[in-house]
Amino acid sequence: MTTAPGATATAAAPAPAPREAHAGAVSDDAIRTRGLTKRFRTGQVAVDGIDLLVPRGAVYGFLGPNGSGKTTTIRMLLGLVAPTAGQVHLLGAPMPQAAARVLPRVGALVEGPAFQPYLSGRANLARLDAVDASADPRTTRTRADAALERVGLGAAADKRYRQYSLGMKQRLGLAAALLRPRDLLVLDEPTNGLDPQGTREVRHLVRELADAGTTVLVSSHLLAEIEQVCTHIGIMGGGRLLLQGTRDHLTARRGSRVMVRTPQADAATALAELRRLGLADATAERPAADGSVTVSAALADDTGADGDLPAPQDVAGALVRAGAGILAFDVRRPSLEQVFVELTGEGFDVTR
Ligand SMILES: Nc1ncnc2c1ncn2[C@@H]1O[C@H](COP(=O)(O)OP(=O)(O)OP(=O)(O)O)[C@@H](O)[C@H]1O
Repeated sequence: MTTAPGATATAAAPAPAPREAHAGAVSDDAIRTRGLTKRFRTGQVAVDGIDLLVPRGAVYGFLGPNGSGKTTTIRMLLGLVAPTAGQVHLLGAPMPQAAARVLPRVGALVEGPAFQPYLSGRANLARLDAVDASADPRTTRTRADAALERVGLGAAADKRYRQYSLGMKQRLGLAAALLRPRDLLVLDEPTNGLDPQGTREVRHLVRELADAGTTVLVSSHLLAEIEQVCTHIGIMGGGRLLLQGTRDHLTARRGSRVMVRTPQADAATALAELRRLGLADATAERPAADGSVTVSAALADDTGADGDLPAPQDVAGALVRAGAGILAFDVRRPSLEQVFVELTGEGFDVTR
């Protein structure tokens, strides 16, 4: 695991470029692809016409089972693999044409050539720093030490890379991506090989970087691991982008149900009111031991479209106005895993 050479600052890179100022929607997005496709020589279509949209400031969870095309997509974003078809814009500029200008502003952690095994973590970072034409060699040590501290490798700075555990190697890759301030970070499976503590630390780091204004795309095949830290989610399956949007939207509507507990005497009123509101599948459960009845209804159809269905707070208001007593009110949201399974009919496993 290491940073992609092309994705970190290189000798070819000029001084940091000003923010791109192109007209149109493209300039507002950190990453935008159109019809991005990769067909390998084996004939396999690893990535199949995807339109990725990562707004600036987002933490975009790029999720999908093993083999779904995440790494291939990321390699195309960074210009490490040539697409068979489609376009990539990074920070508003077309790739690979603008690579020399844009890539110094992009930090990346992707699978790639290894660090030097006989050099220490610090020396490896210094080596990477040295090829960055815009980095002042007098402050290399400070930058390397700050990056090592940031990923919790301060105490292991002088250990040789070959003596690092998998998790430590992963952390060093992250440190390399953080050697200088970035507008965009692309992290491919950053929690690979990390223990639960390390995974928490990566989440914390991602949140910190995002708070400081960096856009982050982070891939994982483990939904639960990064779900909590993301503002946006894209789910890959079989080379296709199955779903994309803000996390809240994806789980707020698709498959969410409003659950209302009413006194038994009010159950019929509540049920009628939910149906009047357009919640056609409203049903009432049997009365509980305490005499209350739970009435529930889906807040979206099974495609996730909410059409003109009311928001939860409007449902509560309408029930009160209709005279139905409310003992408890809840909106059950599905987990992302449930959304994924519902969408694909399969688990989060290797399918090809
Ligand atoms: N160089 C290559 N030549 C041929 N096929 C490849 C090549 N690289 C990847 N593939 C295939 O493309 C598909 C997508 O692989 P990719 O590594 O992009 O998936 P991924 O979602 O990143 O998986 P993981 O979570 O396991 O890293 C897989 O079926 C893989 O076998």
